[in-house]
Formats: sequence, structure tokens, C-alpha cells
Amino acid sequence: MNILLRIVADKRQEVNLRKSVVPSSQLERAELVNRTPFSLANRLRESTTGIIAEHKRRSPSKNVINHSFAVCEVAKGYENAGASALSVLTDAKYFGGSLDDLIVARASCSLPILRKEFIIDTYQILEAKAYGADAILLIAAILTPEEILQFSTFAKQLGLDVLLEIHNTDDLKKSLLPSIDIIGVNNRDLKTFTVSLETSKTLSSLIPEEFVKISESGISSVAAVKSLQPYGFKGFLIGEHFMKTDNAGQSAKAFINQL
Ligand SMILES: O=C(O)c1ccccc1NCC(=O)[C@H](O)[C@H](O)COP(=O)(O)O
Repeated sequence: MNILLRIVADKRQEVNLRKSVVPSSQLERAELVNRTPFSLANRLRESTTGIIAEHKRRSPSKNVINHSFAVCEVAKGYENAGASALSVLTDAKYFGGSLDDLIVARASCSLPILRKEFIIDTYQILEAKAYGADAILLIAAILTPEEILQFSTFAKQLGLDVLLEIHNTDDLKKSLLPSIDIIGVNNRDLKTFTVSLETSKTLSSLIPEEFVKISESGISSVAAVKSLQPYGFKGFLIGEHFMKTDNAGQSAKAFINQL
């Protein structure tokens, strides 16, 4: 079983449990549900650097990356560094994240925040809004075209932007909907965990102009970003490269200053 299937099987159990503890009606009463989200897509369109800096403690491919940072320091550090947006992994089992990380990040910075999660139910989209996210991730490989339509439409009704992640042309064919704002090409092969920026470069010309294009995973140098920009990428999702250092904010600042 590949890692995504394993994560999704666990996620179904987790979401059922969460729903029984905190029903949707309770999420709907959360203060942040009434907040007007920032547009991640617009922020990337306006940005010249487009760095989406990620808070990431651990991962299936690298195991522990960094457990010693406070989320509020990382969020403030990335904002001071000039990042265009913040990505917060909220999965606990595989990434060491939580919804508490999301709410702390929201209180700590004014960047658009992406809830980086394995979304398989509209309940998680309502959670994203209730905990202060501005955008959600949908992963084409784990969703049917009907689910992508249903989930992205619901997110747009809540005012959230939608990033749809693809790995190949089959994923891309499921994604060309008006309710999708951003298409992200993931450079990490989730069967082997190898990363190749060629995945982004190869798929870039197949993504229609109306979508903001971003490249995700395995980006570890300024040269890599510069090599992707001519392919039309406006955003670059970077986690491990910043989080593995002693100071994620400083690392992001040094990186962004060279762009
Ligand atoms: O990072 C992983 O090992 C991973 C494994 C399985 C599913 C998703 C995974 N990562 C989620 C992400 O998309 C990355 O955290 C994000 O693109 C940043 O990647 P990186 O800069 O390589 O940390």
C-alpha cells in the first residue's frame, strides 16, 4: 500500500472520531468562521518571490525534521523573512502537526495560511475555516472528480482558496474546475519518496493560464526556484529546507533575499 493510501485509511477513522467529539454545528459557531480570509491565489499573483514557507515537524520521507521550534516563532519568522504565505501541516500521526498549530499560527502572523491536510470530508474544510486557515489543499490522487468538485465548491462558499495538488497528467485531468484557484505540482514521488523538479517542468505547460501554478516539495536552493520561474510557477512550497535549520525564519530570510 502506498503512503497516501495508508494516510487516508487512518484519516477516515480520525475524522469520524473528531466529528463525534466536535460536531459541525459547534464548528459553525467558532468566532473565526466569520472572518474574511486572505486570498492565497491573489497574494501569489502579486508576489515576485512567491515563497510558501511550511511549518513541518516530521514527515514519512524524512522522519523527524525539527520538534524544537514554537509555531508562533516560525510563523512570525517566516512573515519577517518576506514569505508570501504560510503552510501549516495539521496531520498528527505522520507529520506531528495539529489544529492547535493552525490557530496559533493565525494569531501570530498576517500571512495567508494554507491548511496542509489530507482532506477527505467537507468537515475538515469547515475545521480549516474555524481554525483560521485561508486556503485548503485537495490532493487529486486521493479524491474522485466528484469529490474534488464538491469539496472545492464548499471551500469557495466559505471564502477559502483551493490548491489542488497533482502528480501526473491523470491528476491534472480531474482538476480543471472554476472552483480551483491554484494547481500545485508535487515533485515528490510518494511511492519512492524521490524528488525531481522535472515533474513540475514537464507538467507546467499542460496547466491552463487561469490557474496560479505552484511547485511543491524537494525545493532546497535558490537556483531551483530560479530554474522553475521560467516555466510560469508563481509559488514555491518549501518545508524541510527551512525547518531543518536552527532558525527557520532566518533560513527563509537568507533564501528570499537572494531571489
Ligand atoms: O514530505 C513527505 O514526506 C510527504 C509524504 C507523503 C505525503 C506528503 C508528504 N509531504 C507533504 C508535502 O507536500 C510537503 O510537506 C511540502 O510540499 C513541502 O515539501 P518539502 O519542502 O520537501 O519539505
